[in-house]
Amino acid sequence: MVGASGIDWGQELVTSLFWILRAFAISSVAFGIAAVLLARYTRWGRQFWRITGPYFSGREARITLPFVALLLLMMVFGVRMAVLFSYQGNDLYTALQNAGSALAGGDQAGLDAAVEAFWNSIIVFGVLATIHVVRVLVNFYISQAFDIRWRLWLNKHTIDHWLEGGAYYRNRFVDRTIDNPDQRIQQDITALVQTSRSLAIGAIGSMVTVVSFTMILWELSGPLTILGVTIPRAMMFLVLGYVLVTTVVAFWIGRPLIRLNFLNERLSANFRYSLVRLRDTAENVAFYRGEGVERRGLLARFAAVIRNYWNIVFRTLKFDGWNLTVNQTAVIFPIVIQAPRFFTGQITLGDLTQTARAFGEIHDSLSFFREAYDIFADYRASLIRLDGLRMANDRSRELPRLAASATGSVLAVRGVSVSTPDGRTLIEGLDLDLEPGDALVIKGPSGAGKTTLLRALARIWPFATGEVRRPEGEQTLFLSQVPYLPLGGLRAAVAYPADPGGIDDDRIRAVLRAVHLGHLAERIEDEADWSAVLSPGEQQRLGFARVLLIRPAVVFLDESTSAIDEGLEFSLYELVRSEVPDTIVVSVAHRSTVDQHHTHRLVLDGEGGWRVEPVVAAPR
Ligand SMILES: Nc1ncnc2c1ncn2[C@@H]1O[C@H](COP(=O)(O)OP(=O)(O)OP(=O)(O)O)[C@@H](O)[C@H]1O
Repeated sequence: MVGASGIDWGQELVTSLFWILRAFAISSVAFGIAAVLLARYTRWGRQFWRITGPYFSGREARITLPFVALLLLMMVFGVRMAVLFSYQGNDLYTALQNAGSALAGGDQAGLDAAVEAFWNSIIVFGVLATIHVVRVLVNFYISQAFDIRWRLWLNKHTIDHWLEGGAYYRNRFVDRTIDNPDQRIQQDITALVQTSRSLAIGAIGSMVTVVSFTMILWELSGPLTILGVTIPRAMMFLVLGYVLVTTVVAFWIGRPLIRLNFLNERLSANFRYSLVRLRDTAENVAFYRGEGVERRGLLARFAAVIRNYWNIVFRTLKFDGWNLTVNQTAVIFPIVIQAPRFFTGQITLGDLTQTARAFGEIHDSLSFFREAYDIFADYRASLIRLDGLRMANDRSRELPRLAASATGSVLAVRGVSVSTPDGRTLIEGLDLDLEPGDALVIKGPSGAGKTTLLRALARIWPFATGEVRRPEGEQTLFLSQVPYLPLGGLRAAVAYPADPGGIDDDRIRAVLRAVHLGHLAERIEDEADWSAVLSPGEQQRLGFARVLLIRPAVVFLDESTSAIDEGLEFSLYELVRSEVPDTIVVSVAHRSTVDQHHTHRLVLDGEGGWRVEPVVAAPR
């Protein structure tokens, strides 16, 4: 079954298969080379590689690369389908034109042949359309599966990188403070994955389309004489010249969008964060009746978003205005150029429509780069943010921290000096030795560096030197003034940071009762935002429950009884000292009633000086 376009539809399955394989092989090689060059020689390529390189080169590559190959294969398949549709269209319109001519000339045999050719082209269309629908759906599925797998990997990788070595906390000490890591992790990863795939496959697909349809256009184009100069195959050169010039102009117009999109994300995230912060501190604000201040702050942040957004609108008007004009002109351009050859009978109606289609395909494909520029602008902003987070993580891990070694059950501090970020010395050359059962209370005026000393011993404070020896992992527990309560069930909140799975429910209930939280004992299954539900005093009692449950070798208690009355404070400390008598207790407390539960007192003067003295038990 040979159509008017000269294509043999009976043979086409085999021909197309070979075409697809050849085009796939060539585009895979071209894709690989382009990827390596971009990753090496462009700034954004290097950023991309730092963020997600191991996904394409490490162990993951065994699955990732075949996946990429499959996406490329589907893309080549799609281009071939477009080529076949263009030939089918040519057959259809040529059959209609022939039917018209046969009717006008009274040629019955010609009419019969044209009608048969018409119905043949309709059958071909039916087959092509069915394959097309299946291909589009399968392609969608594969693309989404690819994205989901990549997102899973990148999300895990980025979260690990952020948490490792306390980077999520120590980021704040790196010069350029990283704003909104939540946005970077949640939003930018999704954007990076989806846009990388669509841009990469889109770009290579455009190139394959351009090459395929250039061959068709080459066959269909004729010479054109402009101002006495005859250009052979004019259509070809016209489309290339047209797209090149319009693309350069579009890049020039669209360039500021990169920075504007980056700003848009940052300003929106700042606005969102201020809303979240108001929600989290709602009670405090409500007590102060601070709605006026909050309202002004929120509206000012939103105004900044809108100011920047207007800039995006104006820039997009120019960018889209240019693109739309270029696209509209491109619709009529090939028909105007080819019409004289049709009128003189050099080409058929089918050739004319196929030319317009080929021109359109080439134009659209080359325009991909022009039109994707604002998407690319967004994409670059995501790359910059994710890479910025990674760099800040790495730099915060390089910040100094106290030297440390693990011990079984003692706490030894050697020559520890602590200062503030601006270099003010708080503690100079501290030496301490605490054995199981010892208890030390740290005293000193406000701002003397008591909490900062605990930060240094926890090895999260970068402005400290010296060495600490203490038990590892959960064997050393730090409790801040208001203990952190994770979202979720009460059981996990009591056991934090231990895994609640391994702890018997009865034990959890027993420790809750022991710290006077009996009313919560039956609610350990309940899920809630416990830090908003429990009073500060209840939260502090929950902290003590944690000590009884985890039974650490060393526990640091920073103002852990500041929200409870002295009677309860006495009973909680007594409980700790009797239930876990071997645990070394280090407390920070202003209240002198705490001292009696300790064996030693460390007094800081806030200017480097310190002294350790025994606590003399007062007669009870
Ligand atoms: N992140 C930080 N950036 C800059 N300075 C800080 C930071 N954290 C603490 N400081 C400063 O370090 C000094 C010691 O603070 P720290 O919180 O350790 O005092 P403290 O003795 O625990 O005080 P208080 O008894 O009031 O709780 C203070 O002057 C404080 O302003």
